Amino acid sequence: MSSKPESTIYFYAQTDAYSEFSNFAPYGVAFDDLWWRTVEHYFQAMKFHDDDYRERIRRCGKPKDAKALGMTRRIPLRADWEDVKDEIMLNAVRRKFQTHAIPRELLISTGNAHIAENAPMDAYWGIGPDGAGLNQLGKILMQVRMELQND
Ligand SMILES: Nc1nc(O)c(N)c(N[C@@H]2O[C@H](COP(=O)(O)O)[C@@H](O)[C@H]2O)n1
Repeated sequence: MSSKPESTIYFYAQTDAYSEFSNFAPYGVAFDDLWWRTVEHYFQAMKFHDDDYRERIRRCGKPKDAKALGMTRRIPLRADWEDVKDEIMLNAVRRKFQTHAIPRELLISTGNAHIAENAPMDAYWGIGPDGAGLNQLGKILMQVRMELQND
């Protein structure tokens, strides 16, 4: 049985504490022999089946550019995106923490604290404008933390 969290850790901007937990943090991931500069690059590219467009996202410089490219609907979003996006995010976040010791040790050091993405505009991955969002990214981070703690 897990104990009640003692506190909440908020993260979001690269200038704030715990920025290592953001998908925008400079910790790359490898999938299928390809290197992605950040989790954000990989996640945004997976929205599309178009290989050229995926590669354009993979090669773009900054995670905010990857996110902007991922927002386009000029290239069709894959039809199953809503069904697969949580698992894609989990796999990418898990890979990031398996790959990089600095964010991994920081995540493990949070013990059983609640983790929340303090994203003001995002009530799905973050807690949104009123703090009541789904916080799916925070939940994934807590799941990955539990896996690492049990390793
Ligand atoms: N705009 C922005 N800036 C940041 O610094 C962020 N961490 C985020 N949040 C991330 O956006 C991704 C979700 O993108 P979609 O809305 O599903 O296209 C996800 O990685 C959030 O963590 N956004």
